[in-house]
Amino acid sequence: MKRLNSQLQDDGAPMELILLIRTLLAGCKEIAFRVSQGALAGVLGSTLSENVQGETQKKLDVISNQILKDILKDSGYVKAISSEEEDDVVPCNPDGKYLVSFDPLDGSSNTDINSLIGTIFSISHAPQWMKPDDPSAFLQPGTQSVAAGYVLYGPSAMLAMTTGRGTHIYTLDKTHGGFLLTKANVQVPEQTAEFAINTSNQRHWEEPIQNYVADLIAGEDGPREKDYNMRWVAAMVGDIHRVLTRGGIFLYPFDKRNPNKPGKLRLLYEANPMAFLMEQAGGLASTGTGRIMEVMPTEIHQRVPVLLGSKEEVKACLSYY
Ligand SMILES: O=P(O)(O)OC[C@H]1O[C@](O)(COP(=O)(O)O)[C@@H](O)[C@@H]1O
Ligand SMILES: [Mg+2]
Ligand SMILES: [Mg+2]
Repeated sequence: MKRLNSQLQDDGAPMELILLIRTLLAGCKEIAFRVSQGALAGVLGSTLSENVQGETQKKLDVISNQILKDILKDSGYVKAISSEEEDDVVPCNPDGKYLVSFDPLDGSSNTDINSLIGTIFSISHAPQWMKPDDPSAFLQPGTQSVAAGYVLYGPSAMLAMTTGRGTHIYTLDKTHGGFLLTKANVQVPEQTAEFAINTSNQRHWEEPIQNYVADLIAGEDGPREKDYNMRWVAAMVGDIHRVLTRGGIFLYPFDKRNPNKPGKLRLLYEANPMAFLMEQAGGLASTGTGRIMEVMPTEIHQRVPVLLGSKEEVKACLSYY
């Protein structure tokens, strides 16, 4: 089976980017180990602190963030980091060539029930003019990313990644510690009969999503004239992995509750990397009013509505706007 290194080389990734990705993934392997030790290592449960978004941090949020921060800072390849679990940008090597944004542990509420969780990341070039503690270089659209992906800590630890030449899926071979290519050039089926949305938020959705989901639920008797099934992992990383694997549509739409939080998911380290993976696999990724990857961020923890997955289904959803 092909190793990650040779796939990255075949995709034309520069050596320094390959070394950075390998460093980041060394951190993810460490997280995979800690996750798998679970209660034995005392890593389950919550801390007493909150992150900048007002969410109580799980022990694994803090541990995963620290592992990635330490390994990336030490590597020398990175000028600065932005993380879900860090209020501000974390300065690294002033001569580092790359910026890394990450959600160290996505789906934190799943940690204590031994369900799917993962790490999501995005990498872009660091401008030379940028000071390492300057957040402005992170405020660029997702189209500027040079690589993005996630590691899913599930029954197998799996990596989905793109450097802009297709989306590939790898499986961590724990016998020798390497990620091996198990699905090259993933293609998301264009049609689907599966959707993912947290329906407990229904009363807060905007009208197009109300109408769209009502029509999906109406099934064969409604205007879509087919029955749909629903899935919700409560970890974006798990839901997106399913969509990449067998198609579907994933929605975390605009939410009327708080105008400052138009949706739950964060642009830099959740929406953009997943949009990049999805587009490279032939799917679509939209906010409802435009392409996610073209949104110009105004702050590092900015939230956006997310509608992504199978091309024809996303188009159908957008026709309700
Ligand atoms: O089920 P809910 O509470 O609506 O939210 C689930 C969503 O929240 C998230 O867990 C947010 O990510 P974090 O766990 O990194 O904060 C997404 O992964 C997931 O899609
Ligand atoms: Mg998350
Ligand atoms: Mg998280």
